[in-house]
Amino acid sequence: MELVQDIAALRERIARWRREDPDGRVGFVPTMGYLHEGHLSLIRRARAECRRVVVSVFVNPLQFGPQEDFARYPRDLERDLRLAAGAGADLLFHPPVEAMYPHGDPGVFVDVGDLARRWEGARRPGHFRGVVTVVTKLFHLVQPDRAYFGQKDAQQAVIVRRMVADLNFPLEVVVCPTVREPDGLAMSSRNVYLDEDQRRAAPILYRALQAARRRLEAGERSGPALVEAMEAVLGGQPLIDPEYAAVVDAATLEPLERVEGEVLLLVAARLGSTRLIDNLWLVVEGDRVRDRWT
Ligand SMILES: Nc1ncnc2c1ncn2[C@@H]1O[C@H](COP(=O)(O)OP(=O)(O)OP(=O)(O)O)[C@@H](O)[C@H]1O
Ligand SMILES: CC(C)(CO)[C@@H](O)C(=O)[O-]
Ligand code: BAL
Repeated sequence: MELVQDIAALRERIARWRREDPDGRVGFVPTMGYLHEGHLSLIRRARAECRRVVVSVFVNPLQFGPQEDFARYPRDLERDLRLAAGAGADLLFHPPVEAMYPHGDPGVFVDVGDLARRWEGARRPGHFRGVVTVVTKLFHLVQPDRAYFGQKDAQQAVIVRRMVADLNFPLEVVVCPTVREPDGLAMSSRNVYLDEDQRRAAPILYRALQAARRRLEAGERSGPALVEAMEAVLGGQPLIDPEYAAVVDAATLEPLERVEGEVLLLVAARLGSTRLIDNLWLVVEGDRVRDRWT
């Protein structure tokens, strides 16, 4: 696996791949690094489906608010190189901030409409504008045939898929299921911020989602009743400060009164100064309930 930090060198390498094998698929896994099994599952999936696999590691300042954790976000390039290579990546792109934003903040952004109004977008103003702007830049640089995103950041996946459709990017977005710790906690680079007690409490997010899923499987179709079920679980743990629990349409992200079709169960909570999110992305058809991504 090759480390590339320079934009011109990245373009050159990808152009060469395209010349050598015009029909070979290029797969792309964008990340902020500090890789874990969740990221590696995306890289392995890309490896299985594509001729070439590019992973980017870039902690994008544009998607962090002024009070957020950009400065302390965990970074370990040596480890990332080892793990990405082990999972089958061909190239790791790790540009310096100045290469991506030579003029400081970009003068032109990609903007997100109503899909950014609620949930993560409401708590992190400007976050999704930063995400789609950097993802657009990365898509232009890598020109992948397939890009791999994790279900864990479900609102992000919905927004990127919509951006690709609305702005006619010639690529396919593949959503990969959330990889969890044995106790159910969704893997996240931010889990390293948790102290011992918080780490023990953290799986409650997943337990709240499971409680709602059980109600769904038992026939409950009221959105508010499922939200109540999640809130009841989240509210029972003093170390957890719940931010939202929601049952939404997976295309519009609007809350649902009645649950049917493709739906997202979303939770977000603070543990001390750490924010964690989790979700279930389900298809509800009659009395059947199944996971959307496998
Ligand atoms: N547990 C997971 N399972 C599957 N995919 C994941 C998981 N965690 C992250 N991803 C995906 O990996 C990609 C890169 O995410 P990112 O680098 O932000 O990692 P992260 O662990 O989610 O970090 P953060 O703590 O900032 O949320 C995204 O598409 C994200 O959805
Ligand atoms: C997609 C992404 C790499 C853009 O910076 C980031 O939001 C992430 O890691 O999910
Ligand atoms: N995992 C999504 C990127 C972020 O939280 O900033």
